[in-house]
Amino acid sequence: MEVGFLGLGIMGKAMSMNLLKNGFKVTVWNRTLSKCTELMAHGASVGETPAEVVKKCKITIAMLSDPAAAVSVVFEKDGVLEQTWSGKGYIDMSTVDAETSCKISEAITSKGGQFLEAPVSGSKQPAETGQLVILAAGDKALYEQAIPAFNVLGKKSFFLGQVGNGAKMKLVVNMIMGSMMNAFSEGLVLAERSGLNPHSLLDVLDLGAIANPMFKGKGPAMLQLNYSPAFPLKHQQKDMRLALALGDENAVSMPVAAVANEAFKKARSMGLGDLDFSAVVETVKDLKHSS
Ligand SMILES: NC(=O)C1=CN([C@@H]2O[C@H](COP(=O)(O)OP(=O)(O)OC[C@H]3O[C@@H](n4cnc5c(N)ncnc54)[C@H](OP(=O)(O)O)[C@@H]3O)[C@@H](O)[C@H]2O)C=CC1
Ligand SMILES: O=CCCC(=O)O
Repeated sequence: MEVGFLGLGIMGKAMSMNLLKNGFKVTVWNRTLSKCTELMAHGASVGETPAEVVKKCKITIAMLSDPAAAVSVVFEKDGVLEQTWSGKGYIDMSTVDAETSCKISEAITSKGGQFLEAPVSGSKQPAETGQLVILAAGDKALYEQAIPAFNVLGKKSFFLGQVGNGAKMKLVVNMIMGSMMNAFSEGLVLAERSGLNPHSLLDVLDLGAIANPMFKGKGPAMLQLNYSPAFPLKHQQKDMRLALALGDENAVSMPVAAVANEAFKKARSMGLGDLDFSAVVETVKDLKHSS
C-alpha cells in the first residue's frame, strides 16, 4: 500500500517511519524539507509540495501542529486541494477543533475526494511502537481502506461517526490530561516543599487508585528537571484552548480546565512552549518563589 505523509514533526516522523518499517511505500513532505532526509534514508520518497504527494498517492495522511497549519496545507498554493478528485483519500490526524475539520472535509468532498479525521491519543513512544489510539470519524469507506495503516500505527482504532466527533473526543481527552498534569505538578512541588521525598510520592501514587501511565512515565523525568519534548507544551495549551471553546459552545462550565489553561499559558510566557508539557511544573515553582 502506498501512502503520502504530510508533516514530519515529533509524531509524523515516528508514524511515517513505522509505516516504512512495516512495508508501506511512503511519500513524505514537510514544510522544512530538510526533515525528509532521515526518512529518505529509510526508503521514503519525497514530494516537493503537498499537491505533489497527493497526486502520487491514493491515500494521504497529515500530522500537523494546529488548525492554522492543517488549513494552510490543504488550501494554499500547491496544497492538497489542487490534486484532490474522486478516488483520493485525505486523512488528517492532527489535533484540531471540529470546525477546522469540517471546513477541510467540505473542501475535500466538494472536489470528489474522501475525508477522514483521525487524531490520536498517545505520544512519541507509542507513535514509534505503533501503540497509538486512533479516534477516526468521517468517511466510513476511507476508514475501512485505512485499516491496514491504522493497524500499524495504533493498538486500537475507534470509528466515531460524523466528522467533528474525532476532534471533539481528542479535545476532551487532552483537556482531562492537561488538568491532571497540573494537579500532579502541584502535588510534586507540595511534597518536596513540605519535606517529603517526592520519589516516595511517586511510589505511593503508583500503588493506589490514581495510578496511571502518565504519572509513572513523566514523574521521574520531572523530578530530574528533564523536559525533553514528547508532547510539546505549546500543543497542550492549544488543546486546552480548543477544549475550552468546545465548553463555551456547549455551555459546560470547566473551571478546572480554565485554570490549567492559564498555567500552560504562563509556562509559554516563561519560554517553555517547546519543552514537554510536563514543564508546566515550573509555573508552580515560580509562583511559590514569587509569594
Ligand atoms: N507530540 C505528541 O505527543 C502528540 C501530538 N499530537 C498532535 O499531533 C500534531 C503534531 O504534533 P507534533 O508532531 O508533536 O508537533 P511538532 O511541533 O513536532 O510538528 C509539527 C509539524 O507541523 C508542521 N507545521 C507547523 N506549521 C505549519 C504550517 N503553517 N504549514 C505546514 N506545516 C506546518 C511542522 O513543520 P516544520 O518542521 O516545518 O516546522 C511539523 O512538521 C499536533 O496537532 C499535536 O497536537 C497528538 C498526539 C500526541
Ligand atoms: O496529544 C497528545 C497526547 C499525548 C498522550 O496521549 O500521551
